[in-house]
Amino acid sequence: MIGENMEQSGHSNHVLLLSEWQALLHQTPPTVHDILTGLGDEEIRHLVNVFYDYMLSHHESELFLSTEQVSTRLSHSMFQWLRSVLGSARQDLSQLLEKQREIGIIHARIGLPIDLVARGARKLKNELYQVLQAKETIPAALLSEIICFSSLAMDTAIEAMTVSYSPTYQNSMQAQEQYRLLSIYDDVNVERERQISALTSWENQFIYNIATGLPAADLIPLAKSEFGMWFSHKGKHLLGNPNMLANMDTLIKQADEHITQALTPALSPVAESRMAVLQAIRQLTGQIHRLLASMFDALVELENGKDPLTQLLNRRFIPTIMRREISLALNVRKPFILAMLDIDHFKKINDNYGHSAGDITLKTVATVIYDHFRSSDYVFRYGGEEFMVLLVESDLTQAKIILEALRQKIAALSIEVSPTQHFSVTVSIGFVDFDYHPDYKRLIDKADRALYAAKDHGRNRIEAHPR
Ligand SMILES: Nc1nc2c(ncn2[C@@H]2O[C@H](COP(=O)(O)OP(=O)(O)OP(=O)(O)O)[C@@H](O)[C@H]2O)c(=O)[nH]1
Repeated sequence: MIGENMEQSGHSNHVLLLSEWQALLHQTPPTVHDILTGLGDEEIRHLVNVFYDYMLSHHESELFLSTEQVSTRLSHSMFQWLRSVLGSARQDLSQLLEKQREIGIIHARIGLPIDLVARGARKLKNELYQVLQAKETIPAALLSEIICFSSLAMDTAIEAMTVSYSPTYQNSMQAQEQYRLLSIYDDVNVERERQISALTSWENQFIYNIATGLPAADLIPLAKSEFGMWFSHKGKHLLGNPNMLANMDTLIKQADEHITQALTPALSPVAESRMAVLQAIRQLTGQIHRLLASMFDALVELENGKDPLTQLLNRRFIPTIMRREISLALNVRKPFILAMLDIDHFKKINDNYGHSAGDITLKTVATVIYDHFRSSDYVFRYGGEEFMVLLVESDLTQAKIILEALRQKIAALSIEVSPTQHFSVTVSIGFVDFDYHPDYKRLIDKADRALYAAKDHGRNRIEAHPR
């Protein structure tokens, strides 16, 4: 549903930007387009160079633009971007806007802060104006038309990037936040038991006080109890469902209102009213217990970072972890290795031995993979029978030895799916070393291509992506 809404709003944004860009083209005299499309390669290259020199002089943007990348791919992309936006009168506008959307998605994926995009655009515009002003043959009125058009065209392109950036960025930030919280609460079940027991002990104390006629003033409101304090400071951030959170707030408030009543001197000595309060609180705490259980269940099911079958990391966390490792690798200039593993002919296992035998195979292979790597490496379940491993601070020579050893270890396994049935499996592995490009998706695609080469070359083998 959310996805659908996002798609709809993406579509209406596209329509709006398309019509406004078309209107801008029509209202601009053709000479403006002639001059802008006629800018020489040298002039565009000059703009690209000024832009990158400026961006590289800031530490925060330097991380995204390592020098090797700039000199090769990214400068080329920026060159194309300027040509296409300034020359938009000669372009397919719908395709051009689609391209901006893709750029926005890449920016979000690599975690490029949006203010850096705006800063870069400002620098580019400023330099472009100077290049144009230096052309003495352009009359002042025409110059102002050119500046106006190029500025609005760039703004429209950047707006189109930002539209796609926002939802993508929000999604990845949400996963990042969940991951951070999960690493604080590495054992959600322990936290669950602790809070159930905190709530129960508050309830017991309350019943004891009421039943033994102790002064009502000794009662601690639920909101101020250990459970209440935990809920308002930590639980609310950990247990993210807004409806459930609001329900919990209401129940705690209702419980405390009953306690305030019990504290009223006119009511507290009367045994009947004390019993009424006791019943009301018991009923409310019953509801709080049930709600707390559902909140923790939802957390375990939906927000657990682990894949339920294999206990490996869920692929949802790939963007967060890849971004972090890329930033570390760029800082320390040490590459990492990305490997994709796929069980060969896995479908046959399901077909010959049944789906639960397939599940046992997946679990067994996942455990072997997990145990094979260092605790600093990351092992994800990438898809059905596909796994992804990130070996931190490793190079191709080391990876080759480690991955070959893993291949052999898996091929030597005897997988027992019943006392009478056992068989062996093999895996194909593709791997690649980090190429200092900030977009992790490119790296995953390369590792995937290497995996398919390993499959093509006969399976049960490892294959590095060619440099
Ligand atoms: N038992 C089980 N099977 C799964 C699971 N996830 C995916 N699969 C199955 O994995 C099979 C994957 O088959 P394919 O993609 O054709 O690949 P393959 O048979 O391994 O062949 P190659 O990869 O080409 O060597 C499909 O039949 C899926 O139904 C799962 O969690 N449990």
